[in-house]
Amino acid sequence: MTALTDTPTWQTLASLADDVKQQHMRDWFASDTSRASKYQQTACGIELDYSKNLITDDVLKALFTLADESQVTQKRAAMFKGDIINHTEQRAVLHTALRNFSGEPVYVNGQDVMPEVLACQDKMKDFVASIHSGERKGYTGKALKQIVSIGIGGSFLGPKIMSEALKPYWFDGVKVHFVANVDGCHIHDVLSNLDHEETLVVMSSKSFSTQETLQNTLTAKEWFLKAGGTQQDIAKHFIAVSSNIKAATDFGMAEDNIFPMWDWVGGRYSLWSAIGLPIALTLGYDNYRQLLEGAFEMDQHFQTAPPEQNLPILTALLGVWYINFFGAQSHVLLPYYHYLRGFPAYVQQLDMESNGKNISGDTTQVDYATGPIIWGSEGTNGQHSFHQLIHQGTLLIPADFMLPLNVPNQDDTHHAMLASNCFGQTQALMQGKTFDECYADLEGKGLDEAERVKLATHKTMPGNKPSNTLLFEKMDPKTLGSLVAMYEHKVFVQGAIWGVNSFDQWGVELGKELGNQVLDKIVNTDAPLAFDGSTNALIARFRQANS
Ligand SMILES: O=P(O)(O)OC[C@H]1O[C@H](O)[C@H](O)[C@@H](O)[C@@H]1O
Repeated sequence: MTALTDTPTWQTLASLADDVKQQHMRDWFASDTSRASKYQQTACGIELDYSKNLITDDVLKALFTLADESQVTQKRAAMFKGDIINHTEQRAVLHTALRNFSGEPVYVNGQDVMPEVLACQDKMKDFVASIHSGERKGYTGKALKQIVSIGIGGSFLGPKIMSEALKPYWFDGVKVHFVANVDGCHIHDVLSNLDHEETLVVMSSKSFSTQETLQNTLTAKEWFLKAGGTQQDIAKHFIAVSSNIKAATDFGMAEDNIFPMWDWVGGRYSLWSAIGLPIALTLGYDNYRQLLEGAFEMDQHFQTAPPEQNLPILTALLGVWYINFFGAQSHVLLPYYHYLRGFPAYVQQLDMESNGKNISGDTTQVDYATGPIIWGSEGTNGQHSFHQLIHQGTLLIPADFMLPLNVPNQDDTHHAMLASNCFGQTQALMQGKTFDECYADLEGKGLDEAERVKLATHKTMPGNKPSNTLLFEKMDPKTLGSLVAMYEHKVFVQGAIWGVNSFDQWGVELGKELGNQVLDKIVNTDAPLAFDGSTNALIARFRQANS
């Protein structure tokens, strides 16, 4: 098989990139008044303007060919039908089954998983209703109004960030607190303000073996017992979400208090499973279901829309274009909506844990770049800090700007300013400011010629910096579900093109393993140290400080 970088399509793209680098988007907009309408697509409540990208029709055509030759369509079908595409862990990849409202079965190894999925959703619905109505009570008869959600990675980011993003939809009457870090400051801060009699702990761990989550749950249990609860009362105050039922019952969870999940749901795709229970507790089950429905709608769009109209495919190909042909190493996400401020951190795990890989197929070391660094934060804040580097630094950083057209508690002045900043930034990135414009601005400012040239040189903005703009009518649960699924599928398409396994995470696993080995040496202070010199010295220093 021809290596990806040796294919004629890859070569064509490389030569198109050389051409495009000599051109400026400013001129394209000036010469083609239809550019904005030509390069925009709407689906599932998401309006994507991708006209401010370094693309031409020829570039898009070659990118679609690349997707075609990489068998994106076939790989997509394999995922949706439950094939074992996570080939290093021998697992299907079926987060899409968790939001499958088609009524169709989904088979894993010949067994339809949908009955179990639907049963779990019913259990979640009943559970949320029993908490919200106050029917389910703590051991002293108080309603459970404080929920402590303990989990890390995908068992934390999805629940926390999606709950935060949907603040206008929160159920009034319960408060959900999220704890992830094993740093004791986090759990102690949260628990210190709570009344144990009205606290419910939701422990979320797919594997039920993650050190941080186990320890935080033990700490919460100790706190509960110390505050007056007994071992018997635990069942009323502690529940778990896990695919490892045995480990959860061994830990002391009552079997009835365990919500199942399955090994075919990856951690970073798990918010659609019972790992999303804290979201449902925050919003009410009906709103949580809307989130799932939005994702389902995007699943259908992804499977049926032609590539030219397909949001995940388009955004994925634009990413590949910059990563592989322009040397872009990062991608910035800029939600212009305060409640969506955690979204970059969510996509960071989704993308970097999925496509942070260097092996293609079975054993081939890739000779091209794969997943980018994902970063970003809410607008307009970033404009007053890191945007400078995007405007005038030497790195090319493609950006996704996001803006809801309507926001809750709408104050027109604030919202108009927010929108104008968002649009103004995309404009500045695209058009830049030429030396001549800067030079002209400095006329009559009392500068001598050398000073004027110097200042105009420093003020010159190259422009030609690519961005997508995503608009939403409003950021409701359904649109958010579609947005998350859009990024999931974008990451999938990129992984398919690069040939990597987007669904394992061996680097993270190694970190967990080594962390436990080091912990053993920290706890057993007399144990001989046989790691590398640096690690030994660090452990010794820690032992000394804590002796
Ligand atoms: O849910 P758990 O089994 O506790 O795993 C929590 C997290 O662990 C690791 O960091 C994985 O890389 C994540 O994908 C996962 O979400």
